[in-house]
Amino acid sequence: MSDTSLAKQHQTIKQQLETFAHQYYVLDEPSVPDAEYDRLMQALIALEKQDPSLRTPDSPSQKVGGAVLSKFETVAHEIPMLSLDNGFADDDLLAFEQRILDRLNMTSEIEFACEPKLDGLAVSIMYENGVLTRAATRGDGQSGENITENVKTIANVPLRLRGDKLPERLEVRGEVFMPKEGFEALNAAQKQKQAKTFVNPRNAAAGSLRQLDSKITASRPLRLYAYSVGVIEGGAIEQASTHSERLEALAEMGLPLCKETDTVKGAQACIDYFNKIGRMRANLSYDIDGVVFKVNNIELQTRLGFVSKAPRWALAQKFPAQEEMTRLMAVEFQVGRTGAITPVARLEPVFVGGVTVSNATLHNQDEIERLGVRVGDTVIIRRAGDVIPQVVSVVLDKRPDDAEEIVFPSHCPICESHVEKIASEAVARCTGGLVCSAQRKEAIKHFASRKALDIDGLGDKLVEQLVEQKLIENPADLFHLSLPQLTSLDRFGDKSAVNLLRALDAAKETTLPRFLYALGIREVGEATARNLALHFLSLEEVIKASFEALVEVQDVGEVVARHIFEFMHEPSNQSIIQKLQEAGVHWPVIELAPIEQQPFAGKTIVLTGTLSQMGRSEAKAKLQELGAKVSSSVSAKTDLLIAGEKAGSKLAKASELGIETWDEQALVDFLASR
Ligand SMILES: NC(=O)c1ccc[n+]([C@@H]2O[C@H](COP(=O)([O-])OP(=O)(O)OC[C@H]3O[C@@H](n4cnc5c(N)ncnc54)[C@H](O)[C@@H]3O)[C@@H](O)[C@H]2O)c1
Ligand SMILES: [Zn+2]
Repeated sequence: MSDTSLAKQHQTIKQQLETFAHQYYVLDEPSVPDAEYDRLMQALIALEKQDPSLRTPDSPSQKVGGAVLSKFETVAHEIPMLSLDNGFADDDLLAFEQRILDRLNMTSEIEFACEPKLDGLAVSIMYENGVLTRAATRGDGQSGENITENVKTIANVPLRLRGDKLPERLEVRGEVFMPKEGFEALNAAQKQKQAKTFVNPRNAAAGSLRQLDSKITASRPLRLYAYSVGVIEGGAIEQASTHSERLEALAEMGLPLCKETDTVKGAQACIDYFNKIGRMRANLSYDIDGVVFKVNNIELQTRLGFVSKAPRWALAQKFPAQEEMTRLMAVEFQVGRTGAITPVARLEPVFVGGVTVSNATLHNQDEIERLGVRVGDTVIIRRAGDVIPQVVSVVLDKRPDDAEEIVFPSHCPICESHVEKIASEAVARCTGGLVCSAQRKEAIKHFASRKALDIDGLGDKLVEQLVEQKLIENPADLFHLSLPQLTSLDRFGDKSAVNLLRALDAAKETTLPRFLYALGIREVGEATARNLALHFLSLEEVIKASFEALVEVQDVGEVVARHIFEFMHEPSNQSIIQKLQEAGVHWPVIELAPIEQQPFAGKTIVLTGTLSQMGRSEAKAKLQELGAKVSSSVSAKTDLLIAGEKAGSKLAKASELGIETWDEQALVDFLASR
């Protein structure tokens, strides 16, 4: 390659690295994964090896990444805060040890301190006579930002050191990071508030620490692990001859250290340690992106010294990336067992987190909007441990002109029933509960269950078998099963078949509440089904009911009303309901006693405590049949409280308000007297 084309390439990569570094260190908002940044950096270093004249002092390979924001006061570091050389393969570690041995003219094994490489940001904390006086970010290595007030808010940072022989001045260096659990909680809270979420724990930590308002920092779950020292003047720590002794001295003074550190001899033991931490990685409470190996002996460290931006005595060995870039080729919509429609990203296969990933969930429409993602986009995929791969962000710079908006389907991709999306719920659902093959098995199991049509002998396993053998597609088909069809099933004898047909016949005679419950309308449980039946008295009226009329029904809120309305207005469901009636499913007409025979007409009754002679829902139903409105909380509008065993605050409130109260026996006697 000619010199000019090398220089051109170098220039291009350099500019890219500078842009990415600015986004990462200054804005705390990286646009590409670390792996991409690391690859570019390695490419830059390779070019500089070919032509050393390209290795100018302003090359990214020679500078500590980062900058000092002018919104903070600047702090000059007395001892520069450097970066670390990176290694990616076992050979890099072996070469690292060899370089050290050569330079020191030694042959014996070197002792290394081994430390997980925490994925947060470096801080310098100055203690003067044991008191925390100043804290700063690494910045460009020469000077950083004064973040004293923010660091003081971190829960495990001591404001005063412990012990008696304290140094006059001690600069502690360490990593501020956000534990995984805190990160998940913070992002969940941010989502709830519709505020910006963070791409990963490192960004969350950086964004939280570099706040002008330290109250915000205080509210974030940050932690510190100390991992080295800068300035040391006086104190017992001054006598330490190894890095690990220094860390022990820090711990004695009350500084928090990472528990998983170790010291080992020789590069092979380092490789073993690296593999061990790699296996632990997913289960650690904090994010790491590698292991840092440091020559343990301080005198040897001093003899080895530094290159432009990193010490010769340390190496950061990186783990395979957990974040990678790839292209979103298409979005497919999957229908779950309950009708939930989930968008799934089809990706150009990419190796991330130790496996090849070609699908990732996009969760729901809100998530698609939050990401602003389109088909054709380059996206960042994160796969940490066994957690399912996530799309964490879009690389907008790489969006092609023909990127297509993702359109959520208005109809179910499986059964073509219309899709329901309630504003208060994130999930969109297929409304074809009775016809959708994705929901078929669950719908029929529910239909046959004890509190629904109670079809004796039709258990979950049998439903699955019948559906898989294509003998039934929906609940109505159950009533057309024949003896030969049933006996053709595996391990299903004549006797069982006859019994099942008998049970099906018996189940045709049901009640309206059971039938409504059996339809499996979302969030319509037994109680709601009963309320619907008592309110409308006939199935036709429920089907015809407007949304407003549904909200009138006791205990039916807007969400449930919406579910019922959407279900009843889906033609495919109506057709199954009709088929069920044609097959002979029927119920007695509900006759409410005339109003003058409804002793509780217009009365509001509250049930509380444990009832021993009847279930709560049974009692409620009986009261409703007698005209009562059954409410769940006691107020001035309550006419009667029925208190079972262990009635608590509601009973107290009722007596305070002077509300008439019955015990369970009084209710039982009253019902018996009618
Ligand atoms: N995605 C992007 O656009 C982008 C841009 C710039 C940099 N980066 C990433 O940043 C990293 C390189 O930058 P860097 O110089 O900040 O870090 P580095 O990888 O050179 O390592 C030095 C840093 O490691 C940290 N560290 C964690 N545990 C440590 C320990 N036990 N001992 C000593 N140091 C420890 C400290 O913060 C220290 O400053 C790379 O991972 C790179 O991919 C990404
Ligand atoms: Zn469907």
